[in-house]
Amino acid sequence: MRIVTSEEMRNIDKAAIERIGIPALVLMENAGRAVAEEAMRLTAQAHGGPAKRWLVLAGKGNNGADGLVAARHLLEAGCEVGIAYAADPAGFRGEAAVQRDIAANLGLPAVVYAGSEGDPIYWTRYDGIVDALLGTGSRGAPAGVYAALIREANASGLPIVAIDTPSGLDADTGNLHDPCIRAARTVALAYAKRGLVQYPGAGAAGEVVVRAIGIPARLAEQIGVRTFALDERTLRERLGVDPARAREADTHKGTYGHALIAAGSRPMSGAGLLSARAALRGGCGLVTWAVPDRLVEPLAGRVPEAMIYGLPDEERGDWSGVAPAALSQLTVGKDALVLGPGLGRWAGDGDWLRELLAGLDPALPIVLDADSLNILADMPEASAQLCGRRAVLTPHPGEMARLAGFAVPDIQRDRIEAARRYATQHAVTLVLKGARTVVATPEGDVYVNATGNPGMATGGAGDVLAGLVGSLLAQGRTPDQAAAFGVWLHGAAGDRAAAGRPTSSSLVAGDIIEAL
Ligand SMILES: NC(=O)C1=CN([C@@H]2O[C@H](COP(=O)(O)OP(=O)(O)OC[C@H]3O[C@@H](n4cnc5c(N)ncnc54)[C@H](OP(=O)(O)O)[C@@H]3O)[C@@H](O)[C@H]2O)[C@@H](O)CC1
Ligand SMILES: [K+]
Repeated sequence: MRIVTSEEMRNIDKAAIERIGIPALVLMENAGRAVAEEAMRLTAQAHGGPAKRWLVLAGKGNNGADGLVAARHLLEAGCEVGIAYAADPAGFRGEAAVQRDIAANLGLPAVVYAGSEGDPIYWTRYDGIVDALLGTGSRGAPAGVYAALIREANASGLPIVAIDTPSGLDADTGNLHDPCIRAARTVALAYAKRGLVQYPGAGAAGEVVVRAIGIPARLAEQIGVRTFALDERTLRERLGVDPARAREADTHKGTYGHALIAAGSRPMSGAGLLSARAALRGGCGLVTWAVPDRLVEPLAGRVPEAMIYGLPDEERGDWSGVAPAALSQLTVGKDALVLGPGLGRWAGDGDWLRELLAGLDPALPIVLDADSLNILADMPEASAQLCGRRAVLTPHPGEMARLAGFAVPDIQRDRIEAARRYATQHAVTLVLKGARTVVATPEGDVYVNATGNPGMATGGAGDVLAGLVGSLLAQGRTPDQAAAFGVWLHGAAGDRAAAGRPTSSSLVAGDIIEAL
């Protein structure tokens, strides 16, 4: 399923109407009917029976017109429906004027809301609200009467079903204007809008239901939409990955690759432990866990299924004493390298990383995580060494900000574009972690993950992901496949693990590994 910007949606609508010849009123009819169905379904689930009394808040554009169609279908279903216009309907044009007249001819009661100066709305007369104030044509913060209606609707405590986007949401980024509708359900028409799948917008949207309205599916591809929901269907149909991880019968451990996990130092040995265990659960045939020599003894036997290998460390117990050449030598015969979890920082680490990258077989796929990304951020010229290499970078927003040379809020303001920009400019696969993790490919495709939960905001969860992605690379997946599948599996395992606990708050990284 593709995810669109407002502009992409306008272009798709235009192509459907002008190129294919589907009348706008037909799309609108489908939209309004779908909204009425979803509104009744929501309240039936929540209250044991569909809400009978609905108030439709209608703006002056096509989003409002969709709302008027929904009002008509709710009426047909036996509901009492009122309309509150946010603008004088006498000034409506096009399809909105058509719907206004139909609603009036049906005798649907309507008021023109005029804010505190005008007649009040008696919210207690209703069981639910349809938000049809602003959709993809919205610009900036809701103005005047629109803002007042949104505030009152939120304060009413009634369940709100938003059409296409909650009014007040920046549909392209997921940022919220003040005020913004807090919906229980958002019925996205034809495609999810980007703002519905990125926080804080995803929080304001409530449950997002995407409903078809008669727009041919191929139009999104034809106009070049390159953002996708990362779900089982996308994995199968677009990325060529079997989410079930089925295996052929006639195989052996050599079939599934050998991952080298270079991770962990004295104060942070747990990071390596988690990565190595996650790599094993990720399904690769063999895992070698490389650590500074002095750690071998205390860590021996902690992951019995992995081979632990000590690299000479000048007796320091950290990576500052490990020669890059010794590590690159160890990669010979391995199918992927994970570098970073628990690596630490030290004087001269930039030269260390530069020398390591220069010494690696250019065909060896690598995962860079945690401190290896911080080292990279301090020597941007080294990122050129990654170009053309099969590399997956897995920054959290702080690491991403350092890598890209921006502040964290700049990254979070538009995570999809921040990730896409870095991945295309540096020709790497980039995983921008956080709620609704974003995976961007060197070609400019972006996948927004649908799995995961807040319980996964816990120490070590990132180390698990790095090991998992490395494991998938070792099994011969491309960087795009490994990153996207790894992110999806990681979130799905987190969801299974959370479901087995009294609260997701008690989730620890090891639980994610056990649920993989
Ligand atoms: N195209 C199609 O065929 C189909 C479209 N569909 C539906 O149409 C929706 C898009 O409709 P749309 O383009 O008419 O824009 P929409 O979001 O209703 O509002 C725009 C109006 O609001 C105003 N306005 C803007 N910002 C504002 C603000 N901050 N505060 C206050 N006012 C503000 C602005 O007026 P202006 O200020 O420019 O005079 C403008 O007139 C889409 O989400 C979907 O629901 C479906 O039916 C399928 C077929
Ligand atoms: K809306």
